[in-house]
Amino acid sequence: MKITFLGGGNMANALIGGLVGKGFAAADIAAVEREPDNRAKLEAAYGIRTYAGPDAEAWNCDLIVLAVKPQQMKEACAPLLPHLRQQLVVSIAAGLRLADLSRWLGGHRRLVRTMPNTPALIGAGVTGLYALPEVDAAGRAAAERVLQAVGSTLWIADEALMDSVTAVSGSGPAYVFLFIEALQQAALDLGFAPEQARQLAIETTLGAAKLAAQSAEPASVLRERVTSKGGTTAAALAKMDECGVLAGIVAGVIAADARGRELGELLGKD
Ligand SMILES: NC(=O)C1=CN([C@@H]2O[C@H](COP(=O)(O)OP(=O)(O)OC[C@H]3O[C@@H](n4cnc5c(N)ncnc54)[C@H](O)[C@@H]3O)[C@@H](O)[C@H]2O)C=CC1
Ligand SMILES: O=C(O)[C@@H]1CCC=N1
Repeated sequence: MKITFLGGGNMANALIGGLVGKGFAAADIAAVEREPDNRAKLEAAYGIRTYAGPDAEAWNCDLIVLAVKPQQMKEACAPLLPHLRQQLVVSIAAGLRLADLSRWLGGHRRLVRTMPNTPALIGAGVTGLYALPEVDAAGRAAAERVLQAVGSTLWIADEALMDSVTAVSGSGPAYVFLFIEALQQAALDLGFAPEQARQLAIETTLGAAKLAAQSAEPASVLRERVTSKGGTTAAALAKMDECGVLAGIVAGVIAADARGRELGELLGKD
């Protein structure tokens, strides 16, 4: 399967890195990227072909991944139109609805909307996928194969829920990084050296996530097991509750979901 990326920024790097790491042939991957520095990085890091603009040869592929910012998509798609045949088009753009993308692509309907996340770079991503009814089983399998190369996947039956996938897992790594930053900051404040603070914060996050993944019990039970009555964890959780940490996280995710819908509506006016 030959894959061409439109846009070679952060997320394309994560996906291409994951694909090459999984053994996809670099010769079968290309990227159309307008920034010379980004092209040089992609070539050096993964040995893939790059193009400065929409070269006809670039679109001689089976699957196109649209990886520009949602606000750049309409303009970036225009030069692609004359080269669209039966390629499967997979968008990773937040907010952008397939009805609008299809309109911008001259009515093309072999479209899959996906939402991966940056741990894809190390093969630990999670991606929600939604396909138009016109995408057959082989098309769905092809999209799934690409995203499964960089982590786990799940099909979403209702496109409206793709904004919620974006809010939970697309943006999710940022919430976890923020948590790591906070834990590390607290460790520094308590007198640890930076390397020790980093080790304590990261290994704790990693260990707890692995335990939650491997355990049959819900996270709430695992949390209770750490929390001795009258102990240190109880003191921490009471203070965090007083600061509105849990409510803040839930409200933040809901704000991300609302922003995705808003973005979709704004893009739909174009
Ligand atoms: N960063 C993240 O964690 C995630 C991002 N996404 C989605 O991925 C998409 C890309 O996001 P990022 O990689 O973060 O953005 P980015 O800005 O790092 O990458 C976009 C790239 O596209 C290039 N580009 C823009 N217009 C172009 C054109 N007309 N022709 C060729 N190249 C062009 C830019 O030079 C840039 O390198 C967005 O739609 C975003 O919603 C999805 C999941 C997670
Ligand atoms: O912040 C954003 O809009 C993109 C989508 C999910 C992660 N980054």
